[in-house]
Amino acid sequence: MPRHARTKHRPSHRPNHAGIHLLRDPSVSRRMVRSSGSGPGDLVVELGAGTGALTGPLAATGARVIAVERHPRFVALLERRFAAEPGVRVVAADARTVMLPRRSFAVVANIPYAISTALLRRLLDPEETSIARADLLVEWGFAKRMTATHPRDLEVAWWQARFELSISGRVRPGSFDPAPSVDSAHLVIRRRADVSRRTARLARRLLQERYRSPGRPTREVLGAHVPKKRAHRLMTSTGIDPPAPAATVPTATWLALARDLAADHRPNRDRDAP
Ligand SMILES: C[S@@+](CC[C@H](N)C(=O)[O-])C[C@H]1O[C@@H](n2cnc3c(N)ncnc32)[C@H](O)[C@@H]1O
Repeated sequence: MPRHARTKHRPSHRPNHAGIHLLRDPSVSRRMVRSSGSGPGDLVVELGAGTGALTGPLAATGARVIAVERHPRFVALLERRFAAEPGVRVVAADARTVMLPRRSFAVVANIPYAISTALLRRLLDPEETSIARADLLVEWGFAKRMTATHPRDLEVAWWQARFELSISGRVRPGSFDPAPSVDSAHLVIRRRADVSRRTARLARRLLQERYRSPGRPTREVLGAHVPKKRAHRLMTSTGIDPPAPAATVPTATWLALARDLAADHRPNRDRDAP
C-alpha cells in the first residue's frame, strides 16, 4: 500500500478512495490562494477539487476557476455548491488527461498525492506549456525531491531549468480529513520569465549529457558544445572546477551556463526574447 493511502481514519461519508484528504484548515486554503496572487482576469485550474475547500476562496478572488474532479459524488456536490457562481466551471474529468488552457493559467490544488509526478509531468514537461505558476499541496518527501539542488532525475532538472520550485511551508496531517500519515508541503512553482526558448533548449542538452554521463568531467560536457577556451572561461565565471564530475554541478549552474551560451549565439538580442 502506498504511504499516502495509509490514513489514520476514513469518515464514512467520504468516498472510499485512497488519496482523498480534504483540506479542513481554512488558514491553509487562504495561504495557498494568497500565494498564488490570483485575482480578476486570471484563469486558475484546480486539479482534484473535492468538496471545494480551495475552489471557494479561489472564486472569491474574482479569478475564473476551472475545478477538475473525477469522483462523481464530488462533481455533483461541486456543481450544487457553485451553481450560482458564474466564475466557476466544474469539469468532470481525470486531471491526468483533461484538456489544459492554451492561454496563460495558474494551478492551485491539493492534488491526489498518488499522481503527483504524473501531474507535474503533464504541467511542466511540454516546452509549450502555458502554465505560469502553481501552488500545490504535495507530500513533504515529494516536495523535497522536486526542490533538490541535485535532482535524481533528468526530468526534474528539466522542470527546474524553466520553473523555480520552492517549498513555502510544511502542512501537518491534522489539516486534512482524513489525516494522511505523512506531512505535506506547500510547493510553489513559478515560471522563470528570463529563460528564453533557446536557453531552455541549451539547458536541456547540457542536462541530458550530465544525466547520461554523471561521472564525465564537466569540461568535456561543455567542450562538446563550445570551443575549449570558451568552455574554460564559462567554467571559471560560474565557479566550476573543470575536472569535477558533471553530477557535482547543480542544476542552477547548468542553467547559468546555458544562459551564457545562448547569449553567445545571439546575433540580435530581440530574437532571443523570452
Ligand atoms: C487530496 S483530495 C483534495 C480535495 C480538495 N481539493 C480539498 O483540498 O479538500 C484530492 C481530490 O482529487 C480527486 N481525484 C483523485 N484522482 C483524480 C484524478 N485522476 N483526476 C481528478 N481528480 C482526482 C479526489 O476525488 C479528491 O477529491
